[in-house]
Amino acid sequence: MAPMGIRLSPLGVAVFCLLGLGVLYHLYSGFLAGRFSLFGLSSEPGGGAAGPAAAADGGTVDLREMLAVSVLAAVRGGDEVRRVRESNVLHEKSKGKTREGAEDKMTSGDVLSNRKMFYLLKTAFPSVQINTEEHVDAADQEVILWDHKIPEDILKEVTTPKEVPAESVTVWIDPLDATQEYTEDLRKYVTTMVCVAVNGKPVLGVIHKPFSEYTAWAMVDGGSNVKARSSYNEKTPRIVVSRSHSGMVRQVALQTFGNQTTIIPAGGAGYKVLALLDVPDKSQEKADLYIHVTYIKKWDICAD
Ligand SMILES: Nc1ncnc2c1ncn2[C@@H]1O[C@H](COP(=O)(O)O)[C@@H](OP(=O)(O)O)[C@H]1O
Ligand SMILES: [Mg+2]
Ligand SMILES: [Mg+2]
Ligand SMILES: [Mg+2]
Repeated sequence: MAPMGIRLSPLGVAVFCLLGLGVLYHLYSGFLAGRFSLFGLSSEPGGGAAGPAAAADGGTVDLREMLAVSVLAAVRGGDEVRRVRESNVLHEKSKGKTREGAEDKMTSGDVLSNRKMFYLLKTAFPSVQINTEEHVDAADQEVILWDHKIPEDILKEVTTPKEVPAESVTVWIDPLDATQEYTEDLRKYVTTMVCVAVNGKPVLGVIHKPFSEYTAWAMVDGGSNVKARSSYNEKTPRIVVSRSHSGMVRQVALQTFGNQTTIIPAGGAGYKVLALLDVPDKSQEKADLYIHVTYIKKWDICAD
């Protein structure tokens, strides 16, 4: 059941961890499936009020170019996230409550990163549908041109263009993951994320850490700049869990893997997935498993 030993891409491993643990949780808790959702149980509309801008004109997009723009968007969004945090003027607001009653926070960091990320992707790929966690203000448009440069590390791994029909592509943006921790100035947990799905299946993922300026990217069956670790502790795994949306996760983890298990509370879905991989960033803790048992949204896990 554990992800260890599976020869998948690092993203595959991470997604497998989430799915596998979701199934385990379901078996052990006996809760209704609706109690938690991993993929797509949300009826959430595509957040961004720029709304569904489905490709009507047909045509194709090159996924290698999309990856380059996604990395750039995550980095540029991250610059906004860092700038706002360093200004100490966050304009923190609540968007309401989660199903479990936690504050669903939003800050200027989320909004300004969203604007950058959304318009960079939208300008480069006008016919592709983009779903983002935060509202896009159509009155506050920004045309950000992409210079059409594909970074060397991507060209090295992904050696040929990968054309797909534009209408099969959906982009998911999380302009600031771990907003709760961002407001508490726990910077290491914060990431920006982009995921690109083709026919509903995630194929590109980017997770960027603005405060350590580290970026992980991967293309399913294409290549990646990050790898799974060489081994994982299956017997007494170190399990990374949410610190602010934990629900019953501690009980589930201990019940499933025993009392010897180490639980690492951490913020952010992006951060917790990176904890499973071989990431050079010093501020990154390491874990063998990531379990999340409460509700979660596609932009939180799609890139993972
Ligand atoms: N029960 C829940 N309901 C809604 N969103 C949730 C959630 N649990 C986690 N999330 C979202 O998933 C991300 C990771 O959560 P956590 O740090 O608790 O593991 C956060 O994303 P954002 O910060 O992008 O909103 C958080 O809001
Ligand atoms: Mg998130
Ligand atoms: Mg977010
Ligand atoms: Mg949020």
